Amino acid sequence: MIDEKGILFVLSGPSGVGKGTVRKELFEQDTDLRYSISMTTRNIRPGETDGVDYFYKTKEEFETLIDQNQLLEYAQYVNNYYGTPREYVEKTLAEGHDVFLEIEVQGALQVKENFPEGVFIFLFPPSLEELKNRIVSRGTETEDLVINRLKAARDEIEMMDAYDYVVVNDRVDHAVEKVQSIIQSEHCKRERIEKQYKRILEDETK
Ligand SMILES: Nc1ncnc2c1ncn2[C@@H]1O[C@H](COP(=O)(O)OP(=O)(O)OP(=O)(O)O)[C@@H](O)[C@H]1O
Ligand SMILES: Nc1nc2c(ncn2[C@@H]2O[C@H](COP(=O)(O)O)[C@@H](O)[C@H]2O)c(=O)[nH]1
Repeated sequence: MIDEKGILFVLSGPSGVGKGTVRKELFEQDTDLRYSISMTTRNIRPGETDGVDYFYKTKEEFETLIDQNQLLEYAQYVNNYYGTPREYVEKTLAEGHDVFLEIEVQGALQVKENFPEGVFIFLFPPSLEELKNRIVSRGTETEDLVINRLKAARDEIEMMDAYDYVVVNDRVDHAVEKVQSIIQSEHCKRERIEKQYKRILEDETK
C-alpha cells in the first residue's frame, strides 16, 4: 500500500543553539507543518504561555502520563522532565500532515527507534563559545543552569552522527533556508518512491 502518512521531522541540538528561533521563523513561512507542543515540568518563563510554548505539568502529572504510555518519548534534562504527547503526533501523521518536533537528543534517539523513517536534523552552533553566549544572552537561566546546559551540550554534540542532517546555525535566515530545503527534498524522495510503487502496481495488474 502507498504510504499517505505525513513525514515526521525532528529538530534537535544543544540548548541555546537556536532551535526555537529557527522553528518559529520556519513556521512563519511554512504553514503546512504541524508543531507538536511538548509537556514539561520546568517552570514557565516570562513571556511563555501554557498550551502554546509547552503544556506545563507537575512531576506527579508527568509521571502519570509516563505510566499511561501517553508519551512518544520523554527525557530528564537538567532536573526536569520533557516529553512528546503520543496521540497528537500519531493522529496528525495518520491524517497525512507533517509533524515537527523540537526536542533534545535523548528524546530524539528514542523517537528514532520507533520512527526510523523520520527525518532527524541536528542544529549545530558556530562554536561552543557562541553557544554559551547565546544561552547567557537569552537571560533565562541561572549561572548553575548555564553550566549544566553546557555540560549536557558536550554529550549531545557527541551524538550528532545519529542524525540524517547537520545544519550550522550561523545566521537564522541561512539555517531556516537549509531546513526548508531538507523538508522539500524529503518530499521529493517520498513522491519518487510513490511513483515507483504505483508503476509496480500497474505492471502487476496488466
Ligand atoms: N543564528 C543566531 N545568531 C545569533 N543569535 C541567535 C541565533 N539563533 C538564535 N539566537 C539567539 O540565541 C538564544 C537561544 O536561542 P533559542 O532559545 O532559540 O535556542 P534553543 O536551542 O531553542 O534553546 P533551548 O533548547 O534552551 O530551548 C536566543 O536569545 C536567540 O535569540
Ligand atoms: N526529549 C524532549 N526534549 C524536549 C521536549 N521539548 C523540549 N525539549 C528540549 O528540552 C531542552 C530544554 O528546553 P527549555 O525550553 O527548557 O530551554 C531543549 O533542548 C528542548 O529542545 C520534548 O518534548 N522532549
